[in-house]
Amino acid sequence: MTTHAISADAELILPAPAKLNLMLHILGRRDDGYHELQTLFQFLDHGDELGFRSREDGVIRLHTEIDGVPHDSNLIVRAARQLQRQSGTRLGADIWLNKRLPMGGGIGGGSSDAATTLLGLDHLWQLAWGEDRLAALGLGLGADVPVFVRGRAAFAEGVGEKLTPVELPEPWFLVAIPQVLVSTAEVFSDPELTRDTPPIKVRSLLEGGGRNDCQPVVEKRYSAVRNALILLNKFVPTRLTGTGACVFGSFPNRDDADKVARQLPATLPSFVAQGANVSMLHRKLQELARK
Ligand SMILES: C[C@](O)(CO)[C@H](O)COP(=O)(O)OP(=O)(O)OC[C@H]1O[C@@H](n2ccc(N)nc2=O)[C@H](O)[C@@H]1O
Ligand SMILES: Nc1ncnc2c1ncn2[C@@H]1O[C@H](COP(=O)(O)OP(=O)(O)OP(=O)(O)O)[C@@H](O)[C@H]1O
Repeated sequence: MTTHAISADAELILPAPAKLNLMLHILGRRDDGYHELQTLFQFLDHGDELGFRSREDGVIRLHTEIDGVPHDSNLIVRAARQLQRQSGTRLGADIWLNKRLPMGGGIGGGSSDAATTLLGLDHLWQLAWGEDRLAALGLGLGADVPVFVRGRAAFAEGVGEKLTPVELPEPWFLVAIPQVLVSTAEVFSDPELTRDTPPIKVRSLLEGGGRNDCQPVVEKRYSAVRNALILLNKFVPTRLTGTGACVFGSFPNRDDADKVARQLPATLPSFVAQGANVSMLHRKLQELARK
């Protein structure tokens, strides 16, 4: 993966935080192949960073390459072009990316980059579209984009777009990154996937409980994920986020999480970050609004 610093030409620098799915139940499959879910999203104070500069000539240009993702397929470019087209603005943008989040990790890197692009350009192009329209546009880019646009920890239903904000404890998380790319589409098309978990009420979830219905399928298909779960479970109850590959456990403080991180082998990279009910993107935007 190529990582570039953000150019000093950027007018606006914003974070694109990771998320965790603290649980994920699959209730059924819709006619279009997408799955009805119940999931609990919380943000992490760790993520990518994007820099933006407005252009008068209407060109959208992402200056950072991501290995394996062509410029025009990057969710950042797709988000920027859709907002440009739908808003009718004549402005374009130069965009820089500091990529820290693993791709295909189940911590939402691509979706978060897209949401930060929508909110960043809405601000820079002075569109005043607001979160409702940006979230609706974002849903067309990926099921996880709306929660990043809203920036509030949430219980999500539907395909992830029906969001009920929730207040959760904000522990420290150790997130381990098995070195394998998990295909979300493959996991959702596995015949062995549990697709009939009964719906539960958000209240019973907040009292604890829940699981990740994708975990058995991912553990079976990807030995690197299976091994990471076995290893981490020796220290802390560990679960898969989204469709993986990342797995996580929670701790009351940073020191305890760091101690376990230091005991992991070099073949299993990890990071430690605090959970957040308001995403760092939204905290930064609130700060800008106060200036
Ligand atoms: C599993 C989660 O990470 C939970 O947060 C997300 O729902 C996945 O979100 P995402 O990566 O943005 O997924 P998308 O790019 O929208 O979909 C990737 C593929 O996953 C499958 N998919 C995704 C979401 C969903 N609710 N049902 C599905 O069946 C579809 O086959 C789809 O083609
Ligand atoms: N800006 C981007 N950052 C990361 N991936 C991108 C980006 N743009 C397009 N992609 C593509 O999207 C795929 C999924 O990336 P992403 O990092 O969002 O996965 P993920 O963490 O599994 O997401 P989720 O938790 O939403 O399932 C990548 O493998 C890549 O091909």
